[in-house]
Amino acid sequence: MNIHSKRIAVLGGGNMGALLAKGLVASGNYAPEHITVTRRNIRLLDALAKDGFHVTDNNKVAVASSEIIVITVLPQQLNKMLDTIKDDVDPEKHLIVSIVSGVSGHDITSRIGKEVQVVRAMPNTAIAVRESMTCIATGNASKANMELVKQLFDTVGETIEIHEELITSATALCACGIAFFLRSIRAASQGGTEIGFHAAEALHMAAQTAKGAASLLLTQKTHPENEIDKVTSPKGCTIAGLNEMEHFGFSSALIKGIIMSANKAGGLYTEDK
Ligand SMILES: NC(=O)C1=CN([C@@H]2O[C@H](COP(=O)(O)OP(=O)(O)OC[C@H]3O[C@@H](n4cnc5c(N)ncnc54)[C@H](OP(=O)(O)O)[C@@H]3O)[C@@H](O)[C@H]2O)C=CC1
Ligand SMILES: O=C(O)[C@@H]1CCC=N1
Repeated sequence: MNIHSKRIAVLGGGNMGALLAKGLVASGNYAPEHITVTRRNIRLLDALAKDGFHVTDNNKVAVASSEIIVITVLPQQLNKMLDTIKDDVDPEKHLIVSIVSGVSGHDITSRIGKEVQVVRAMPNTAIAVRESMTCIATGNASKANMELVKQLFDTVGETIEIHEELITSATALCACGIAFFLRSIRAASQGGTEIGFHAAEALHMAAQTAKGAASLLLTQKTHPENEIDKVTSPKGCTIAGLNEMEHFGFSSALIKGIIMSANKAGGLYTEDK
Protein backbone atom coordinates (compact mmCIF):
# COMPACT_ATOMS: atom_id res chain seq x y z
CA MET A 1 0.00 0.00 0.00
CA ASN A 2 1.26 3.49 -0.80
CA ILE A 3 0.80 6.30 1.70
CA HIS A 4 0.83 8.92 -1.03
CA SER A 5 -2.69 7.92 -2.06
CA LYS A 6 -4.07 8.35 1.47
CA ARG A 7 -5.93 11.39 2.73
CA ILE A 8 -4.36 13.13 5.68
CA ALA A 9 -5.90 15.20 8.50
CA VAL A 10 -3.46 17.49 10.32
CA LEU A 11 -5.18 18.38 13.59
CA GLY A 12 -3.59 21.56 14.96
CA GLY A 13 -2.30 23.73 12.11
CA GLY A 14 0.22 25.78 14.10
CA ASN A 15 3.97 25.92 13.49
CA MET A 16 4.59 22.22 12.98
CA GLY A 17 1.19 21.32 11.51
CA ALA A 18 1.44 23.97 8.80
CA LEU A 19 5.12 23.26 8.09
CA LEU A 20 4.39 19.55 7.75
CA ALA A 21 1.44 20.09 5.44
CA LYS A 22 3.48 22.44 3.24
CA GLY A 23 6.55 20.17 3.34
CA LEU A 24 4.54 17.15 2.19
CA VAL A 25 3.22 19.07 -0.79
CA ALA A 26 6.66 20.59 -1.55
CA SER A 27 8.01 17.03 -1.79
CA GLY A 28 5.80 16.51 -4.83
CA ASN A 29 4.32 13.34 -3.33
CA TYR A 30 1.08 14.84 -2.00
CA ALA A 31 -1.55 17.12 -3.46
CA PRO A 32 -2.86 19.87 -1.14
CA GLU A 33 -6.44 18.73 -1.75
CA HIS A 34 -5.56 15.39 -0.07
CA ILE A 35 -4.66 17.21 3.15
CA THR A 36 -7.10 18.79 5.62
CA VAL A 37 -5.64 21.12 8.25
CA THR A 38 -7.57 22.20 11.34
CA ARG A 39 -7.24 24.80 14.06
CA ARG A 40 -9.78 26.71 16.16
CA ASN A 41 -8.72 30.13 14.88
CA ILE A 42 -9.44 29.24 11.27
CA ARG A 43 -8.59 32.69 9.88
CA LEU A 44 -4.95 31.83 10.49
CA LEU A 45 -5.28 29.04 7.91
CA ASP A 46 -6.23 31.42 5.06
CA ALA A 47 -2.81 31.11 3.42
CA LEU A 48 -3.06 27.30 3.38
CA ALA A 49 -6.58 27.51 1.96
CA LYS A 50 -5.26 29.75 -0.82
CA ASP A 51 -2.66 27.09 -1.59
CA GLY A 52 -5.41 24.50 -2.10
CA PHE A 53 -5.45 22.70 1.27
CA HIS A 54 -8.78 21.90 2.88
CA VAL A 55 -9.05 23.87 6.11
CA THR A 56 -11.65 23.65 8.84
CA ASP A 57 -12.15 24.30 12.55
CA ASN A 58 -14.10 21.05 12.77
CA ASN A 59 -11.84 18.13 13.72
CA LYS A 60 -14.70 15.64 13.23
CA VAL A 61 -15.08 16.64 9.57
CA ALA A 62 -11.32 16.32 9.03
CA VAL A 63 -11.21 12.88 10.64
CA ALA A 64 -14.23 11.62 8.68
CA SER A 65 -12.58 12.52 5.38
CA SER A 66 -9.11 11.06 6.11
CA GLU A 67 -7.30 7.80 6.76
CA ILE A 68 -4.19 9.22 8.42
CA ILE A 69 -4.75 11.49 11.43
CA VAL A 70 -1.66 13.54 12.33
CA ILE A 71 -1.95 15.18 15.75
CA THR A 72 0.04 18.42 16.03
CA VAL A 73 -1.54 20.24 19.00
CA LEU A 74 0.38 21.14 22.17
CA PRO A 75 0.47 18.54 24.97
CA GLN A 76 -1.75 20.72 27.14
CA GLN A 77 -4.34 20.99 24.31
CA LEU A 78 -4.44 17.27 23.55
CA ASN A 79 -7.15 15.90 25.84
CA LYS A 80 -9.72 18.52 24.81
CA MET A 81 -8.90 17.89 21.15
CA LEU A 82 -9.12 14.09 21.49
CA ASP A 83 -12.53 14.45 23.14
CA THR A 84 -13.79 16.15 19.95
CA ILE A 85 -12.83 13.17 17.74
CA LYS A 86 -13.07 10.06 19.88
CA ASP A 87 -16.51 9.07 18.55
CA ASP A 88 -15.27 9.45 14.95
CA VAL A 89 -12.04 7.49 15.19
CA ASP A 90 -12.41 4.06 13.58
CA PRO A 91 -9.57 1.60 14.37
CA GLU A 92 -10.36 -0.28 11.12
CA LYS A 93 -9.95 2.85 9.00
CA HIS A 94 -7.63 5.24 10.81
CA LEU A 95 -3.96 5.35 11.67
CA ILE A 96 -2.96 8.04 14.18
CA VAL A 97 0.42 9.74 13.95
CA SER A 98 1.22 11.93 16.95
CA ILE A 99 4.08 14.41 17.12
CA VAL A 100 2.96 15.62 20.56
CA SER A 101 5.89 15.67 22.98
CA GLY A 102 5.62 13.69 26.20
CA VAL A 103 2.46 11.80 25.21
CA SER A 104 2.62 8.02 24.77
CA GLY A 105 0.58 6.01 22.30
CA HIS A 106 -1.13 4.45 25.32
CA ASP A 107 -2.14 7.92 26.62
CA ILE A 108 -3.91 8.51 23.29
CA THR A 109 -5.70 5.15 23.02
CA SER A 110 -6.80 5.45 26.69
CA ARG A 111 -8.29 8.89 26.12
CA ILE A 112 -10.02 7.80 22.90
CA GLY A 113 -11.15 4.53 24.47
CA LYS A 114 -10.30 2.49 21.35
CA GLU A 115 -7.29 0.36 20.38
CA VAL A 116 -6.47 2.42 17.31
CA GLN A 117 -2.92 2.10 15.97
CA VAL A 118 -0.72 5.02 17.02
CA VAL A 119 2.70 5.92 15.69
CA ARG A 120 4.68 8.61 17.49
CA ALA A 121 6.84 10.78 15.30
CA MET A 122 9.37 13.40 16.36
CA PRO A 123 10.28 15.63 13.42
CA ASN A 124 11.88 19.06 13.61
CA THR A 125 11.23 22.40 11.94
CA ALA A 126 13.67 21.55 9.13
CA ILE A 127 10.69 19.77 7.53
CA ALA A 128 10.26 23.25 5.97
CA VAL A 129 13.34 22.56 3.81
CA ARG A 130 12.87 18.78 3.74
CA GLU A 131 15.90 18.26 6.02
CA SER A 132 14.16 16.98 9.16
CA MET A 133 15.70 14.31 11.37
CA THR A 134 12.52 12.46 12.28
CA CYS A 135 12.36 9.59 14.78
CA ILE A 136 9.34 7.28 14.73
CA ALA A 137 8.21 4.72 17.32
CA THR A 138 5.17 2.69 18.22
CA GLY A 139 3.71 0.45 20.88
CA ASN A 140 0.93 -1.08 18.80
CA ALA A 141 1.17 -0.27 15.07
CA SER A 142 1.83 -2.93 12.44
CA LYS A 143 5.09 -3.17 10.49
CA ALA A 144 3.17 -2.13 7.38
CA ASN A 145 1.86 1.02 9.06
CA MET A 146 5.32 1.87 10.40
CA GLU A 147 6.58 1.61 6.82
CA LEU A 148 3.77 3.94 5.67
CA VAL A 149 4.71 6.53 8.27
CA LYS A 150 8.39 6.21 7.38
CA GLN A 151 7.46 6.87 3.73
CA LEU A 152 5.53 9.95 4.82
CA PHE A 153 8.37 11.51 6.83
CA ASP A 154 11.05 10.40 4.33
CA THR A 155 9.52 12.96 1.96
CA VAL A 156 10.51 15.77 4.38
CA GLY A 157 13.93 14.53 5.49
CA GLU A 158 15.52 11.44 7.06
CA THR A 159 13.52 9.03 9.21
CA ILE A 160 14.69 6.39 11.67
CA GLU A 161 12.71 3.96 13.83
CA ILE A 162 13.53 3.89 17.55
CA HIS A 163 12.03 2.31 20.69
CA GLU A 164 9.14 4.29 22.15
CA GLU A 165 10.95 4.79 25.46
CA LEU A 166 13.60 6.82 23.59
CA ILE A 167 11.23 9.23 21.86
CA THR A 168 11.57 11.79 24.68
CA SER A 169 15.33 11.69 24.21
CA ALA A 170 14.81 12.18 20.46
CA THR A 171 12.67 15.22 21.28
CA ALA A 172 15.58 16.86 23.11
CA LEU A 173 18.35 15.85 20.70
CA CYS A 174 16.58 16.39 17.37
CA ALA A 175 13.46 18.56 17.81
CA CYS A 176 14.86 20.97 20.43
CA GLY A 177 18.27 20.41 18.84
CA ILE A 178 17.41 22.69 15.93
CA ALA A 179 17.18 25.59 18.39
CA PHE A 180 20.44 24.61 20.09
CA PHE A 181 22.39 24.59 16.83
CA LEU A 182 20.71 27.80 15.67
CA ARG A 183 21.76 29.54 18.90
CA SER A 184 25.33 28.27 18.36
CA ILE A 185 25.34 29.74 14.87
CA ARG A 186 23.91 33.01 16.16
CA ALA A 187 26.60 33.21 18.85
CA ALA A 188 29.32 32.47 16.27
CA SER A 189 27.99 35.26 14.08
CA GLN A 190 28.08 37.68 17.03
CA GLY A 191 31.72 36.77 17.53
CA GLY A 192 32.23 37.32 13.80
CA THR A 193 30.76 40.81 14.02
CA GLU A 194 32.99 41.71 16.95
CA ILE A 195 36.06 40.77 14.87
CA GLY A 196 35.05 42.77 11.80
CA PHE A 197 32.16 41.41 9.71
CA HIS A 198 28.80 43.04 9.15
CA ALA A 199 26.04 41.16 10.97
CA ALA A 200 24.40 39.72 7.84
CA GLU A 201 27.65 38.47 6.31
CA ALA A 202 28.82 37.09 9.66
CA LEU A 203 25.56 35.13 9.97
CA HIS A 204 25.83 33.76 6.43
CA MET A 205 29.47 32.77 6.95
CA ALA A 206 28.71 31.10 10.28
CA ALA A 207 25.70 29.21 8.85
CA GLN A 208 27.63 27.92 5.82
CA THR A 209 30.51 26.89 8.11
CA ALA A 210 28.07 24.97 10.33
CA LYS A 211 26.55 23.32 7.27
CA GLY A 212 30.06 22.32 6.12
CA ALA A 213 30.85 20.81 9.54
CA ALA A 214 27.61 18.76 9.51
CA SER A 215 28.22 17.66 5.91
CA LEU A 216 31.74 16.46 6.78
CA LEU A 217 30.29 14.11 9.39
CA LEU A 218 27.32 12.98 7.31
CA THR A 219 29.27 12.32 4.11
CA GLN A 220 32.62 11.08 5.52
CA LYS A 221 31.04 9.17 8.43
CA THR A 222 33.97 10.22 10.62
CA HIS A 223 34.04 11.21 14.30
CA PRO A 224 33.93 14.94 15.10
CA GLU A 225 37.27 14.74 16.95
CA ASN A 226 38.96 13.32 13.81
CA GLU A 227 37.74 16.32 11.85
CA ILE A 228 38.70 18.71 14.69
CA ASP A 229 42.23 17.25 14.72
CA LYS A 230 42.58 18.31 11.07
CA VAL A 231 41.72 21.92 11.96
CA THR A 232 43.85 22.34 15.09
CA SER A 233 47.38 23.19 13.93
CA PRO A 234 50.01 22.85 16.71
CA LYS A 235 50.32 26.06 18.71
CA GLY A 236 47.60 27.38 16.38
CA CYS A 237 44.60 29.64 16.77
CA THR A 238 41.90 26.90 16.57
CA ILE A 239 43.07 24.97 19.62
CA ALA A 240 43.46 28.28 21.47
CA GLY A 241 39.84 29.22 20.72
CA LEU A 242 38.49 25.72 21.33
CA ASN A 243 40.22 25.38 24.70
CA GLU A 244 38.96 28.82 25.75
CA MET A 245 35.40 27.71 24.90
CA GLU A 246 35.83 24.51 26.90
CA HIS A 247 37.17 26.48 29.90
CA PHE A 248 33.83 28.31 29.77
CA GLY A 249 31.90 25.01 29.63
CA PHE A 250 30.90 24.81 25.94
CA SER A 251 30.44 20.99 25.74
CA SER A 252 29.12 20.82 29.26
CA ALA A 253 26.50 23.51 28.58
CA LEU A 254 25.21 21.63 25.53
CA ILE A 255 25.09 18.29 27.35
CA LYS A 256 23.35 19.78 30.39
CA GLY A 257 20.85 21.63 28.18
CA ILE A 258 19.94 18.45 26.30
CA ILE A 259 19.42 16.54 29.58
CA MET A 260 17.27 19.41 30.91
CA SER A 261 15.15 19.42 27.74
CA ALA A 262 14.69 15.64 27.85
CA ASN A 263 13.54 15.79 31.48
CA LYS A 264 11.13 18.61 30.65
CA ALA A 265 9.82 16.85 27.51
CA GLY A 266 9.00 13.72 29.51
CA GLY A 267 6.71 15.70 31.82
CA LEU A 268 5.00 18.04 29.34
CA TYR A 269 1.72 16.11 29.34
CA THR A 270 1.47 14.91 32.91
CA GLU A 271 2.51 18.20 34.52
CA ASP A 272 -0.47 19.85 32.84
CA LYS A 273 -3.13 17.28 33.78
N1 LIG B 1 7.79 23.28 17.37
C1 LIG B 1 8.62 22.25 17.18
O1 LIG B 1 9.78 22.41 16.73
C2 LIG B 1 8.17 20.86 17.47
C3 LIG B 1 6.99 20.62 18.13
N2 LIG B 1 6.59 19.33 18.38
C4 LIG B 1 5.30 19.11 19.00
O2 LIG B 1 4.35 19.52 18.05
C5 LIG B 1 3.20 20.03 18.69
C6 LIG B 1 2.86 21.40 18.13
O3 LIG B 1 3.89 22.29 18.39
P1 LIG B 1 3.90 23.72 17.69
O4 LIG B 1 3.51 23.56 16.27
O5 LIG B 1 5.18 24.34 18.04
O6 LIG B 1 2.70 24.44 18.50
P2 LIG B 1 1.65 25.53 17.98
O7 LIG B 1 1.10 26.16 19.21
O8 LIG B 1 2.27 26.39 16.95
O9 LIG B 1 0.53 24.64 17.26
C7 LIG B 1 -0.53 24.02 17.93
C8 LIG B 1 -1.78 24.35 17.16
O10 LIG B 1 -2.86 23.55 17.61
C9 LIG B 1 -4.04 24.31 17.41
N3 LIG B 1 -5.08 23.73 18.27
C10 LIG B 1 -5.19 23.78 19.61
N4 LIG B 1 -6.28 23.13 20.03
C11 LIG B 1 -6.90 22.65 18.92
C12 LIG B 1 -8.07 21.90 18.70
N5 LIG B 1 -8.87 21.51 19.70
N6 LIG B 1 -8.39 21.57 17.43
C13 LIG B 1 -7.61 21.96 16.39
N7 LIG B 1 -6.49 22.69 16.54
C14 LIG B 1 -6.13 23.03 17.80
C15 LIG B 1 -3.65 25.74 17.77
O11 LIG B 1 -4.37 26.70 17.01
P3 LIG B 1 -5.74 27.36 17.56
O12 LIG B 1 -5.41 27.98 18.88
O13 LIG B 1 -6.11 28.32 16.47
O14 LIG B 1 -6.68 26.21 17.68
C16 LIG B 1 -2.19 25.79 17.34
O15 LIG B 1 -2.05 26.44 16.10
C17 LIG B 1 3.51 20.05 20.18
O16 LIG B 1 2.89 18.94 20.79
C18 LIG B 1 5.01 19.93 20.25
O17 LIG B 1 5.42 19.24 21.41
C19 LIG B 1 7.33 18.25 17.97
C20 LIG B 1 8.49 18.43 17.30
C21 LIG B 1 9.04 19.75 17.02
O1 LIG C 1 9.65 23.24 22.89
C1 LIG C 1 8.83 22.32 22.77
O2 LIG C 1 8.20 21.93 23.77
C2 LIG C 1 8.59 21.69 21.44
C3 LIG C 1 8.83 20.20 21.47
C4 LIG C 1 10.11 19.98 20.73
C5 LIG C 1 10.37 21.25 20.09
N1 LIG C 1 9.51 22.16 20.46
